[in-house]
Amino acid sequence: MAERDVRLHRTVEVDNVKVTYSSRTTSLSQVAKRHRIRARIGRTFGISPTTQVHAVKGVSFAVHEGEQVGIMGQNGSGKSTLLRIIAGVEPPTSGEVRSTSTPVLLGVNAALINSLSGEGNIRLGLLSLGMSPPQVQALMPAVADLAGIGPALKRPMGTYSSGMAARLRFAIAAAYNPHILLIDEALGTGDAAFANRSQKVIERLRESAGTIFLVSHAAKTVEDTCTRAIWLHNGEMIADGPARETARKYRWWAHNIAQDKPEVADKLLADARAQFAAEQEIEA
Ligand SMILES: Nc1ncnc2c1ncn2[C@@H]1O[C@H](COP(=O)(O)OP(=O)(O)OP(=O)(O)O)[C@@H](O)[C@H]1O
Repeated sequence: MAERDVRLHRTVEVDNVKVTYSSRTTSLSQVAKRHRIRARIGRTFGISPTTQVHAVKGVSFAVHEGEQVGIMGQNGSGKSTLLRIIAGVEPPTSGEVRSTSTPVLLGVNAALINSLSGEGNIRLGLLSLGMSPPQVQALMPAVADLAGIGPALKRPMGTYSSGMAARLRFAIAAAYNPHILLIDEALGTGDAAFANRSQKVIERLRESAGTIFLVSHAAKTVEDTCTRAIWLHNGEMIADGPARETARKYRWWAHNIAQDKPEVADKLLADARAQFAAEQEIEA
């Protein structure tokens, strides 16, 4: 029954999303062959050539109400980029994300202003998330309390340390109770006391959110807390399925990489990729 409900309500559709960044490089071998002469001349004059990074390479999937989706993959595999695209904080190079309500990336969405005080930014952040002025007024003390930055709340945000600013953003997003919640574990939010308090808030949000995405380096966390998992590798989807089965596949691959057994790891990656392609074909 729960399975059928999940299938009925699509909350997020990611449709052939590609993200390409241009970045400066000091290595000529990373520059496309046809541009190498120009790059060499530029380098002689102290100008670094540019290279293209394909962070996400045509990723598509749909997520439903009630699903908790873990996104796993090694460093640089595109997890955080994909999450930012789903949150709408940056546009994809091509492709599209459709969602039934605003997905909130915990601690990142609120566009804050440095010259405004912390308090002013809470007000602005909550209004920009669609709350009414009376709702903002009612929530203000709780958000201020969660941010836990004391008298600094009256000072311009531009004077905050990066940890204080992160706490403010986190507290604003947490007050919103988003229906589609995105959590990137890499975005640590400060000292141990705050981590403890924020963990409790995350638990509460997890209980009330309809759909959750969690980016984690720890496959065990994904296995324990998610219903579904996606394995990204170099911007490409390698597997998408039940959390336990998919996380185990990824862990076994990562274990072989750590054990310096690249041939075994390559075979596991190829097998997972082939199985995913076959599943996609059946679905199509
Ligand atoms: N703004 C940017 N400009 C250039 N390259 C970028 C930018 N942001 C990300 N990248 C590159 O895109 C690729 C994917 O990065 P991303 O941060 O999404 O990976 P990740 O899987 O979240 O990594 P990690 O586990 O280390 O956090 C990497 O090669 C990264 O260097």
